[in-house]
Amino acid sequence: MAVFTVVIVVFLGLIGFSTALLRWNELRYRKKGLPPGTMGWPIFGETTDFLKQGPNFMKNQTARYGSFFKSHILGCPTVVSMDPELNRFILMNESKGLVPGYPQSMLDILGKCNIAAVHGSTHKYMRGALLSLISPTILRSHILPKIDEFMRSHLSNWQDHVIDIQEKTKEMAFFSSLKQIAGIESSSIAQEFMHEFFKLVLGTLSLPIDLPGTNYRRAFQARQNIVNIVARLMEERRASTVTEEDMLGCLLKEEENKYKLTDEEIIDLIITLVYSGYETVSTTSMMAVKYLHDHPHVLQELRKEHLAIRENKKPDEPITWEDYKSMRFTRAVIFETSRLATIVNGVLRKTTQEMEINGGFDINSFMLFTERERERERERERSPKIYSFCCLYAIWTFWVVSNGIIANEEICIEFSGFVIPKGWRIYVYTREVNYDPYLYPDPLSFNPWRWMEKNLESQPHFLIFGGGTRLCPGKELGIMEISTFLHYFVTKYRWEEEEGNKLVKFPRVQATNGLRVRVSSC
Ligand code: HEM
Repeated sequence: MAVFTVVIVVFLGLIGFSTALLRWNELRYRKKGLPPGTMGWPIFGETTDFLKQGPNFMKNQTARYGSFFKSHILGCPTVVSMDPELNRFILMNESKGLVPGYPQSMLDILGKCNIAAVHGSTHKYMRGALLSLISPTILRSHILPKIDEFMRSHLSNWQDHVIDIQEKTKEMAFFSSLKQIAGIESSSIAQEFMHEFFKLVLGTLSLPIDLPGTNYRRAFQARQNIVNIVARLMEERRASTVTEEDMLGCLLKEEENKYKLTDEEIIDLIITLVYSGYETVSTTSMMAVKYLHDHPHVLQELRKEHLAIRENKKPDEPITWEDYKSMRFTRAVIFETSRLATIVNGVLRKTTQEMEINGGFDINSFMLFTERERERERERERSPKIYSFCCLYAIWTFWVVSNGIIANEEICIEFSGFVIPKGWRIYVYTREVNYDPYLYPDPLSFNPWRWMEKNLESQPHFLIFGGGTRLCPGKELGIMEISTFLHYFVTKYRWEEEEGNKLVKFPRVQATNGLRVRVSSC
């Protein structure tokens, strides 16, 4: 009996303690004007729920609080924005104090001159320097021929082998960038660079624990080794009388180049170029192969487009700019792949000052926002399952309010303008937009034709490549790489998936044991 009493007392004590802790944490962040939402546990916030439940965490919070809510995830108080109009507003207003909010650990590993670490005029300058390396003229005259040559060699002799597409597309994204940057693809320097680069990538995705043996520490060492490799390449180039026609060559042409960068800036720009295009290009290519395998009628249409390009060419003739521009269906396949797989869940911003988030709205955005909320409200009313959830939620709300945990104004989902404190993160979560049936009818089907009918690419809600002043500068380069990869893959080969492939879609899209396919000649 005594043991039983002790267990009950400990149990009740734990409940009381947990409730007090949660309540204290909510009170800590209680401030008039903040969006509704919960902050979870001190320090950890709601990170575990977010990582465990993934997109469902976001859906549940939206059902409760609307598409603009507060939380505490990945170590920071964060406001999650899932509304397309608000998302655009946030991305368009960097100058009002909504700057990139990537974790400090990532910025440290990528370098202090990395494009995501700089703002204002420095960002404009670094972005200008980067854009000058991948302008449409350079893409056409220098980069497309390099990509074409690279893809031919990378995709040779895959027939009659089991190929891990995930591994091959990662190598492809990495070596293709290195060839464009410094003309190296299979030398020992390229291998050494790759070895260090893979460690650097792991570090940017790990917890910032600077202890021996951690991915974070290894990434710092890898960064230092990469800095040494690039510095060595620059020294060799300066000592040589030959000017190479690649990105490094352009950056070192001091007299002709409008953008004069220091060695440190050049090195960080090169790391930015390799890093930004690595996972995005490789994962989109891998997922395109997956969806094409699962949708033979799409593959047939894609193959038709590429065989028509090859029809008037000799077997080893490269694709031209005009060929690339004619790949309309391929472009649609790439967009549909990025949408359905959601390669990028969203982007992070942080506030440099306390700010009111409805201040800059035009009335149309505001009306769209409230109309969407009303529609969601109507949907909640229609769905009995959600209705019963709402009843439970109302009971919970009554309990919470009567205990004073959350102030009344936080629970009402009425939009009245929110105040975001200085230093808070804003997670511009674009994933849900990809599955919005109003924007993409039958959103879970893989239907590239939807991109051909209307010009969806120029719609304001199209944020697959970000938006505003940070719109992806590598968009055309990335599409060109994936298109060239698909060109040679579908015209040379057929493929069947092996058993045992497993894909996870959150927090990153990846094939946990690789995406193994058996390849045969066409
Ligand atoms: C399918 C391929 C790609 C996708 C889906 C993609 C997506 C994105 C997105 C969503 C952003 C916005 C980040 C933000 O707002 O914080 C971005 C920015 C960026 N991307 Fe890409 N990207 C792709 C390929 C590339 C490639 C090949 C490069 C190489 C040049 C590149 C370089 C960059 C850079 C440097 C930024 C930062 C721009 C800035 O801060 O001004 N991306 N990308």
